[in-house]
Amino acid sequence: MAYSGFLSHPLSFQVSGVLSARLPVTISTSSDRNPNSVMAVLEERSSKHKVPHVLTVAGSDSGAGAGIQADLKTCAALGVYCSTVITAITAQNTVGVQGVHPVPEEFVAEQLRSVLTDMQVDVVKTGMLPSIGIVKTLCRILKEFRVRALVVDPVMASTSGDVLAGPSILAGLWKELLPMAVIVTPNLKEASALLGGVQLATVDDMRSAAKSIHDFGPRYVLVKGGDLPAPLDAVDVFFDGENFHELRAARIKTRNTHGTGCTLASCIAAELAKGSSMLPAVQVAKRYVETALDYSKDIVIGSGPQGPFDHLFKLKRNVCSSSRRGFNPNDLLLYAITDSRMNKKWGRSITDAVKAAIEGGATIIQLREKEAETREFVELAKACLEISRSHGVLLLINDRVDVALASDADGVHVGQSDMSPRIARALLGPEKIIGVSCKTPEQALQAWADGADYIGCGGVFPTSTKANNLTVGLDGLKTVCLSSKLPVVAIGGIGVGNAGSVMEIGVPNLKGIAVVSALFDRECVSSETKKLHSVLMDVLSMPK
Ligand SMILES: Cc1ncc(COP(=O)(O)OP(=O)(O)O)c(N)n1
Ligand SMILES: Cc1nc(C(=O)O)sc1CCOP(=O)(O)O
Ligand SMILES: [Mg+2]
Repeated sequence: MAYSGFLSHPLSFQVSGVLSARLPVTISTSSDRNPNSVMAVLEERSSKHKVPHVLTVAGSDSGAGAGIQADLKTCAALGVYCSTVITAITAQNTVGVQGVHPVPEEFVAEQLRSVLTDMQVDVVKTGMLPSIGIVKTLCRILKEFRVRALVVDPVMASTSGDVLAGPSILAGLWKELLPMAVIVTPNLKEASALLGGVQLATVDDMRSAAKSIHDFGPRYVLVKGGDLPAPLDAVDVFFDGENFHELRAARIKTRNTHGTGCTLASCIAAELAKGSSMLPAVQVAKRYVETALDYSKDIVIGSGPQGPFDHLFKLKRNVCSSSRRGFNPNDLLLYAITDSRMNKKWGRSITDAVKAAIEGGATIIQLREKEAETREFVELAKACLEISRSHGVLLLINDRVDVALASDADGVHVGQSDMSPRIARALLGPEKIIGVSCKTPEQALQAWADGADYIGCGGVFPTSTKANNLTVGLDGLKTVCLSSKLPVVAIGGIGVGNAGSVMEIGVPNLKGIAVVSALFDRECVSSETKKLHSVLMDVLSMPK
């Protein structure tokens, strides 16, 4: 690890902090199969995944923009486990801080011991430490457990200016906490307080402050310049004891900046926990905060002057939630799949083709644009989603999980040689729809195990739309349907003339037909869709 100078070897941490405190054991050889032995526990752990772990020691913010809540969200966003020791409960919102209720020192100590005796913490990050007693308690326990790295955000006041920790904690920071820290991350006001009230108004002042704070003992110092006079870029000064780095970023105009300090520090801690060295960790943290602020600049939470931002880049997806809906297997009834070559041949845009198919009765759309460049595909997907959502019709992307993510489409359809549905699911999350092409019962079983929402089965009949496509026939379709619990849509060579015979094979999980040329290699998409829709309606109305 590049944050040298910090305290101990990971194994000594494991033995002193984790095992000796919990297990009444003696050191034994690896052949000892006693499941409680040190070696057995260590062996079992090494065969599992040790996840990076940050312990945050900070205050709770009821408005959830800062403090413990910001730390949890940041670590979750960065793929790091976060445990929490709460030092104070604050009643807080976007207007300000209405109340502070410090947690008794002994109970802070109890929380610290609970976590540190049981869990393998990589990095401890501190935020609001409301009393000198809590600072001292923390330092004492950290020394006992010898954690690998300590990130100190010397929180004194909230974004609204309300005091969260008074000057009485300064002696504890100077003498005990900062000497143990791998990095300390004050803003201008906090840096000034740490230095006894000196004025800090320029980047040169920040450099001098970083140097003076470094003398208290932390390995690195980051003085944050977000409060510099407005026309200047947001400049942070990073000092490693020898060299300065100025980290610049454009200012983002937004009221939603509550919790940026906590987030930056917990992001640094998370990156260190993953094994990063210090300067890259700070750079990632700055980029993370900037990107989150930019993404969240227009969101509205609370009525006060300082709103929270979105650490997980998800909240805006639900702003127009009325036009979104979940998947229903009956959506597969008339599945229209676009083809840019065909639409070009007939002189229409893909958006017009999608509009016409939906007008004609298509119940779900797939954009299958094999020749589109990525940027063009994302823009096309966004335009088509506006149309499909305004009609309550779901729209999926063929093959391209990146395009589905970027456009926030309703899901993807993947084939046997595309990205695995399991990976697609991990990337897209639980609410998106994933369809998988299957020609055999084995593939259908795998699709179910991989968490697919439906199966596309074909080619039922020969087709010239997809080159070298193996035909499975109606029997192959029936075999796949019977082998799976998933809803199935039939594909390949299907049109007005044979759609009835497909739907009549008599299996309940065959929910519809997917078509390309029967809709899009025709002069009028909407009337062809209507014809096919009426064939399907006739089949559905027949007695079973
Ligand atoms: C509904 C539906 N079923 C099957 C396919 C074919 O997918 P795949 O095998 O990946 O082939 P390409 O479409 O990518 O050529 C599909 N697209 N949709
Ligand atoms: C895209 C696709 N996949 C198939 C499969 O068998 O998985 S057949 C096919 C093409 C379907 O086009 P048309 O409706 O014009 O026959
Ligand atoms: Mg494919």
